[in-house]
Amino acid sequence: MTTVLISGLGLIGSSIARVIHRQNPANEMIGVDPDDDSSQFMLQQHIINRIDTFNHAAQKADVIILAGPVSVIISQIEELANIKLKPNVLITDTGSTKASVMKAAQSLIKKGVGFLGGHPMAGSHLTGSRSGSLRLLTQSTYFLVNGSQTQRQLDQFKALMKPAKINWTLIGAKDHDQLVSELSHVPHVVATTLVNAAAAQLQDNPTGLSAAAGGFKDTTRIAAADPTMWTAIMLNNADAIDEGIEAFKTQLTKLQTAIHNQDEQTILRTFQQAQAIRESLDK
Ligand SMILES: NC(=O)C1=CN([C@@H]2O[C@H](COP(=O)(O)OP(=O)(O)OC[C@H]3O[C@@H](n4cnc5c(N)ncnc54)[C@H](O)[C@@H]3O)[C@@H](O)[C@H]2O)C=CC1
Ligand SMILES: O=C(O)C(=O)Cc1ccc(O)cc1
Repeated sequence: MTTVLISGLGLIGSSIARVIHRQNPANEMIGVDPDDDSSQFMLQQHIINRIDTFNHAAQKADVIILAGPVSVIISQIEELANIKLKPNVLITDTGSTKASVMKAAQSLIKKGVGFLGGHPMAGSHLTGSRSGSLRLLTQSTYFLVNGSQTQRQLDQFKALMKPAKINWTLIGAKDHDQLVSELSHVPHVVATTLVNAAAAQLQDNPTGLSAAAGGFKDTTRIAAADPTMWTAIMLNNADAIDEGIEAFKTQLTKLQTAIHNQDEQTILRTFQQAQAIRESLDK
């Protein structure tokens, strides 16, 4: 039996809690979350055994999973560096950025505490424990960044997550942040900007956004995600996102110029290239 502390019982933390509870219902699950609704729901579902304060629960845990916004993960790592923890405790996180988390984790690593960076590449724009599920992370890619974890602690975490049949992928923090900037963070900026730009352009149009078909909704679904979580992501991966936005602007300007110049060949080639790439993702 393992005592697991999950700090942040939102979409991701609650889904991980469901997986670990499924792996062994005898695991002692302690939850920490200022959102009472998310905590109470997990208690009612009998997935979490009890709710506690972060400081108190941290001292009892064998495994600590930090699943709040990245800004909260970083401040909780700093807090953990000043708490008397169990000697073999493993601390891991689910944050969408890794370089700043791993930098903060140096305080734990220097003290010989086992820390493993983590980031599940599954989720949605929804928040809170009611939106989580046992299957949310099933067969997804889950990035791991080596910290100070022992092989035994790594095996322990993978064993706890076994019901999710995860595709574990080891990566360096910088490579991770560049990759997810392109795959997730810049797309979030683009979807958000598209929504705000369309709303501004159509503000005096009586029909406006209400006429939007599937294309607009599919392209912008992620803009409905939690602003607090995404602000923390932007602040913690600013350089890679900045670079990604520049590259996006270059491509956007090329297409804008082709449209402006009635350059049919370039427009067609641009769409053909994207079509082939996008179709290959679903094969
Ligand atoms: N939404 C997604 O699809 C994915 C999110 N992530 C990352 O996982 C983390 C959690 O994201 P979600 O579960 O989606 O967000 P969420 O908003 O559903 O859950 C975050 C939870 O953290 C709680 N929280 C805030 N301050 C706290 C504190 N001081 N102590 C304990 N809990 C606190 C909130 O009340 C909330 O319940 C974030 O770092 C995010 O970047 C990673 C992969 C996918
Ligand atoms: O909503 C979606 O489809 C997502 O892509 C969710 C998501 C959000 C943040 C991450 O770090 C990883 C995945």
